[in-house]
Amino acid sequence: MGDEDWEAEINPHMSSYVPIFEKDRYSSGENGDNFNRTPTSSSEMDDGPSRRDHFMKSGFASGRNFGNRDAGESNKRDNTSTMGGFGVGKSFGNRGFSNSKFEDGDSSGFWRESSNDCEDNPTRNRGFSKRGDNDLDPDECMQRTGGLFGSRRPALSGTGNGDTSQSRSGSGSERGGYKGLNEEVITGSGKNSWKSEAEGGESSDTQGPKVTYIPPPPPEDEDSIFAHYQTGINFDKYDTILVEVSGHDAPPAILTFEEANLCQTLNNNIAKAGYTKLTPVQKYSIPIILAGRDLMACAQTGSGKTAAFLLPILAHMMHDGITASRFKELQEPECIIVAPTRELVNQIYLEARKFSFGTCVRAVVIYGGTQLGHSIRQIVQGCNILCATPGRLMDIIGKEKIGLKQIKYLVLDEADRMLDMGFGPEMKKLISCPGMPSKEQRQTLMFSATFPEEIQRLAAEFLKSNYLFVAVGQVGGACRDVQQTVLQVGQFSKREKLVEILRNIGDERTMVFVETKKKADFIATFLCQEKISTTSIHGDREQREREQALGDFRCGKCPVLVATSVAARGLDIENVQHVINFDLPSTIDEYVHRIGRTGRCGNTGRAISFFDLESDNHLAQPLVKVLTDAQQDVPAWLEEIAFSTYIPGFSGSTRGNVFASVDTRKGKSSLNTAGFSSSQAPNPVDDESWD
Ligand SMILES: Nc1ncnc2c1ncn2[C@@H]1O[C@H](COP(=O)(O)OP(=O)(O)OP(=O)(O)O)[C@@H](O)[C@H]1O
Repeated sequence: MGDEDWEAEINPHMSSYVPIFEKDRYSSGENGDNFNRTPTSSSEMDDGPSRRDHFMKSGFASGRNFGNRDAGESNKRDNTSTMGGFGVGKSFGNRGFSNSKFEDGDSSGFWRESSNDCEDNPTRNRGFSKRGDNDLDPDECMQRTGGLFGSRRPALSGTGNGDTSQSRSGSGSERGGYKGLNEEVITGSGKNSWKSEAEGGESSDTQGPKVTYIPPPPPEDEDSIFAHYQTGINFDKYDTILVEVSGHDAPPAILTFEEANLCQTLNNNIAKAGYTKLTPVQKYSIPIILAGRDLMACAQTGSGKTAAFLLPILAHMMHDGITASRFKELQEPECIIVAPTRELVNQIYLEARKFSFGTCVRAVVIYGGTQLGHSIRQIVQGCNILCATPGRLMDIIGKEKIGLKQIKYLVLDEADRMLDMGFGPEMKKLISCPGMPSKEQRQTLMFSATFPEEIQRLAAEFLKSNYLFVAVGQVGGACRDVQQTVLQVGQFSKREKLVEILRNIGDERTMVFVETKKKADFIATFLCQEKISTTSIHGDREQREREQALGDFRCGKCPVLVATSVAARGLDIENVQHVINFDLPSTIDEYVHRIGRTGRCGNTGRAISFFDLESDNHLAQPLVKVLTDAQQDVPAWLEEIAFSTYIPGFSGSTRGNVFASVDTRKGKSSLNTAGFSSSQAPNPVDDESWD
C-alpha cells in the first residue's frame, strides 16, 4: 500500500477521532496556552489538570524508575485508558496547525521545502528512501535541509536570535537561521525574544506559540536514581563473545571493576546500580578510555555501552578535578555527549546522574521540544557533563551559554547515526566551533551497535589517527538473545496478523515499529479500537506527549507502543519482551537497532518481522546474513529471495567471517555491516526520525 493509500485509509478513520482531541486542543487552553495543552487521552481530558498534575508529580522523566506508577490501573487493555494515548500527530495536533501556518506564512520557500512536510520531503528530495513518508522531526528537517538549503542559513553564531522557534515562523535565513533546529514551535524573531523566553518572560514580538514545555525534574531519591532491572539468564554468555581490538598499543582489557581502580564513590555507585560484572564492551573500553585513547566501539545492543564511556570519563574527572561550577557566568563543561534523540539523551543523562551521585560532577541534559529557557537555567547551575541533542546543543552554543574550551571528552553515542547525512554536518560544525579543542587536544569516543564502513571513514576526521577500534562480536550483528522470526505478510494482512499476535502475547510489553508517523497514529488508533491498550511515539508528537507515551509504556499502563524509528535506537526499557516490525525498515542496521529494544543485558526477547514481498525484497540478503550470524532459523522462502535478488558486492556467504567488517583501516572487507554497503543500501538517514 502506498503512502497515498494509507492517507486515504487513515483520514476517514481519523476524522472520527479528531473532534475529541481537536476540540480540546484548540479551545481555550489553560493559561491561554493552547499549544502545549495536549491531553493525550480521553480520560485525561475528563480530569485533565489533576491527571496531568499527577503525571508531573510522578517523576515521569525518571526513566524506568517510575515503573510502579499507576500500577493499579496498568495492564488493562481497555479502550478508555488508551483512546488518545497516541495519535495526536500532526494530522490534527499542534503541528498540523503549525504546518499549515508555516505554509501560509512563509514566503521564503525554505519552509515549504522543508516542512512540506517534514515527513517526506527531505527523503523524497534526496531520492533515497524506498518509502516516502518518513518520520522526520521538523527539528530534524531543519537539520537535514541544512544539507540542501544550508546556504540559506546564517552561520552558526548567526544573529544570535537563534531561538529555535524563529526558524519555524518564517525563513530560517531571516530569523536566525541555523538556530532553531530543535524546537517544536515558534516564537518571535530577534535576540530579545529568546532572552525573554530564557528569562521566563513573554516575548514581545511573538509570532507563534512558544515552546513552554518543561520536563519534570529527575528523581531525587536514591532508590529511584539507582533503580535497575535484573540482568538476564544470558548475561554470563557475554563472556564467550569474541572481541577484537585494532589499532596500536591497546591497553589490556580488565576483567573486574576493581581492576579499573575507580574511586570509592564511583565503586559505590556501580554497586548500587547492581553492576557486579563487566560486560565485554566495558572490559575493553574502560581501560582504553582511562588510558586517554580515542575509541570507536561497536557492540551489540543492550550490552552496556553507556557505562562503558561514562565510568572512565567520570573517573578521569574525579581524578583531574573539574572546573565548571555554579558560580561561573559562562559554563564550560568538560564533557559533551551527543545522541540522536531526545529520549535517548535523557536516558544517558539519568545514567550519568546515577554514576556521578555523591560527587561534585554535575550532569545536565538539554534537548529540543522543551523550553529553551529551561535548558539555559539547567546549564547555568553548573555543568560538567552536557548530554544534548545536536539541535539544542548548537542553539545553546550559539547563544554563548556554554564555552567549549574545557572540553576534554566528546562522546558520540549512536555514532554512525550522528555522523551520517542527517547529523554529520552538525557534528562537523560542532568540532569547528570556536573554542572547541582540536581532536589532538580532546578525547573523542564513538559508540554504536552498527558501524558501516563509510561512516567509519567519516569518523576518522573526528578521531586521532591512532584511535582504537573495539568490535564485540559481529559488527552490526543482532543480539543473539533476541529470537528473530520473519513472516511473509502482505500489506493488507498486516493488521489482522498484528492483532492475532498481540492477543497471543497478552500484556507483555511490545514495541510495534512502523515506517511512518501517520501510520503510527493509524495503527495505534486501530489497536485501541481492538481494545488493545496502546500508545505511540513519533516525531510529530509533542515532547510532552512523547514522554507521556514512553512513561505509559514503561510502567505497563499501555503495554503496546507503536513507534517509528525515533524509538529504534538506544532506548533501554525494562521488560520489553517483543518487538514487532509491522513494517520492515529500509536498512538492516535499522533493523538491528529496532530488535535490540528487547533482549537486553542478558535477558531474552522476541522479534517478529512482517516481510512484504512487494516492498522488502532488498532486505532479504542482509536479513539472511543477520539471522544466520545470530544463529537464527532462516525461512527457506527468505533464502530463496535473498539468492534471487542479487546485490553487487554482497559476498553471498552468510556464514564464516565473524569480523566480516571491523576496522576500515584494515582495508576493504568482504562484507560491511550487515552485508551490503551503505552506498548500495537505501540511506538510513532518510528512514529514521531523529532530533
Ligand atoms: N555491567 C553491567 N551489569 C549489569 N547491568 C548492566 C551492566 N552494564 C550495563 N547494564 C545495564 O544494561 C542495560 C543496557 O545498557 P545500555 O543501555 O548501556 O546498552 P547499550 O549497549 O548502550 O544498548 P544500545 O545499543 O541499544 O544503545 C542498562 O539497563 C544498563 O544499566
